[in-house]
Amino acid sequence: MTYTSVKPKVLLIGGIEHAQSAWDALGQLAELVEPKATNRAEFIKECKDGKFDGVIALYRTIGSVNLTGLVDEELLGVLPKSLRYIAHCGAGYDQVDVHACSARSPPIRVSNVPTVVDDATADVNMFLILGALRNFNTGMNGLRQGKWRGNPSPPRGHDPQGKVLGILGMGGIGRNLKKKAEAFGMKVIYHNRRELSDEMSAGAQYVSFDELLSISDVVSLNLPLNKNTRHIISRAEFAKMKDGVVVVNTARGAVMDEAALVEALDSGKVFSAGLDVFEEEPKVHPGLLSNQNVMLVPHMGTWTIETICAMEEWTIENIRMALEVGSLKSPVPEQADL
Ligand SMILES: O=CC(=O)O
Repeated sequence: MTYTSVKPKVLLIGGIEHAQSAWDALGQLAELVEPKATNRAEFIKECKDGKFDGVIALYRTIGSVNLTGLVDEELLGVLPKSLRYIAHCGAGYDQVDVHACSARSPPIRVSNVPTVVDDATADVNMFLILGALRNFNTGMNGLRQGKWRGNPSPPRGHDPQGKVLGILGMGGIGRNLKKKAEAFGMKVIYHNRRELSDEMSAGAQYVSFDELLSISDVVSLNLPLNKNTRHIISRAEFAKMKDGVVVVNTARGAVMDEAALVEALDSGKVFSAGLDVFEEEPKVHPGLLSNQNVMLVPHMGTWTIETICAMEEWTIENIRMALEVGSLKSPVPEQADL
C-alpha cells in the first residue's frame, strides 16, 4: 500500500519580484497557489467557489491591495476557514485588519517586515529633509523648464546643521534616521508612547508630544498608521509648531491631515514639506501638487532591488516558519501575546 501526504497550500497574492528561488524552494513544503482574479469581486468569487480551500498561509504584498482591496472583515469572511497565517510583505500593515484577524477562532496570525526596510526608508526620509530644507524642488523644476533655478529663484533654504529634528515614532526607521540626521549635524529629539532605553535612544532626548511639536525645526513622522494615529497631525498640532517648520512623512499619508497641511503651507506656518506617502494614494492633494516648496516622492521608501529582495526573503521566511514550527518570525506587535 502507498501513502501520499497532502501538502498544505500557500496562497500568493501580489507576486514575487526578486526572491523567486526562495519562493520556489517553499514549494518543497507546500503547494503554492495563485488567484486568477483581476479585481476584488473576482477574488471573492474564487474564494467562495472554494478555489483556495486548504490554504493555511497567505503571502501578500502592499500592491496586492489593487487586486483584492483591504484585508477587512468582508475578505476575512470569504477566505478559507483553513487560513491561519497572513505574511504581509511590508513594514506598515494598515491594509490588514489585525483586530479582525485576532478575533477569528482560531485567530489568523499576521506578520510584517521590520528591520530590513529601515535603511532604504530612512535614506528617503533624509533626502526629503534635505530637499525640503533647501528648496530643491523649485530649483529642479525651474531647470527642467529652461528657467535655471526658476523665475523667480526660490528663497534661499536652510542648512540641517544645528537644527532640531523631532522624530515622532522612534521605531527601527526612526532610530536609523536619527543616526543619519546626526551625521548631518542635526540634534534629535523624539516622542513615543513609551520612553526607550538609553541603549535604544542612543542619546536622543525623550520629550512629550507637545514639546516635540513646539521645539522641532523639522518634524518627521515615523509612526505606524492605526486608529490611534490617524490624523495625529492636524490643525491643532500645526498651530503648536514653530513658524517656518519643515514637516516630513515617510510613514503613511493618513497619519497627517493633508488638507490641514496644505493650509499650513499656504499660510507660511510650514516652510516646506517632504512627502513619500499620501492620504489617498495614488491621488495627491492638488494643493500639494501646485506648491513648489513641497518635495513629493510617489511612495518609494523601499523602492530598491536590495531592499525589496530582502523584504521578500523575510516574508517567505515567515511562511516557512509558520509551516515548519507553527509560529511567525516577526508577528505584528498587536499579536505578540496571542
Ligand atoms: O511602505 C512601505 C512599507 O510599509 O514597507
